[in-house]
Amino acid sequence: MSEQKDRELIFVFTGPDGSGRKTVADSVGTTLGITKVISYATRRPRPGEVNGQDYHFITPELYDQFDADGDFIESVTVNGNRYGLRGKDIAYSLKKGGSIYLILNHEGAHALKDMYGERVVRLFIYADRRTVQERQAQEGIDPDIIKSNLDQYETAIRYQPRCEHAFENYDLAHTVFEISNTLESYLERNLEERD
Ligand SMILES: Nc1nc2c(ncn2[C@@H]2O[C@H](COP(=O)(O)OP(=O)(O)O)[C@@H](O)[C@H]2O)c(=O)[nH]1
Ligand SMILES: Nc1ncnc2c1ncn2[C@@H]1O[C@H](COP(=O)(O)OP(=O)(O)O)[C@@H](O)[C@H]1O
Repeated sequence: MSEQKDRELIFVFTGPDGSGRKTVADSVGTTLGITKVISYATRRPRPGEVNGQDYHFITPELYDQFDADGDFIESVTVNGNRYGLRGKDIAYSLKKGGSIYLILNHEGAHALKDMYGERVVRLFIYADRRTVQERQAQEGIDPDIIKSNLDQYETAIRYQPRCEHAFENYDLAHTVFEISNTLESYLERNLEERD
């Protein structure tokens, strides 16, 4: 049984901010019934964001406490806010059974690959610079944050060759369909290998 759990897959959605990673990931996750593992963040929730659904929104003090306790297996600072993944959340989700998905920047994707090896499948989601800029503006994200994210656009794009798969995201339904098909074949193969 524990052998089986050691083979659950970890799908990491990564790519430039505004490329549509969260939208695509949540749609694929719902379609395939896989569990999302959510990061802890010190930034304030944006309108419409839900605590425990988009992030665990916590105070910098609580973040420091988790950090001091060694809870984060990986953490980053982006635009002055801190984001981290608690190892026990990943372990718990995998233990419950079933594959999981996460949405991370390239540093997080790289860190998870280092930790979990072949079980990690990195899905790179991308759109051109202008499109990601327009999408972020439409979301009402602060112009300074958009500018800072755009400064990181090339860095984010350079991570594409390291990912197991890459998908452009213009027609949302098409992107979700393509990725769902790809992930389904991973999940089926994983099941067959267990038989
Ligand atoms: N490495 C890492 N990146 C994260 C984590 N949580 C979120 N991120 C990424 O850090 C960036 C945070 O910027 P933010 O503007 O808040 O992005 P958003 O939440 O995707 O709108 C995004 O690229 C996130 O995907 C995490 O735990 N680890
Ligand atoms: N294919 C698409 N076509 C048009 N808008 C999209 C598409 N994919 C995502 N969006 C929108 O773009 C914005 C950014 O998407 P989001 O999933 O938050 O991106 P990311 O997680 O990469 O920052 C959201 O408002 C989302 O609804």
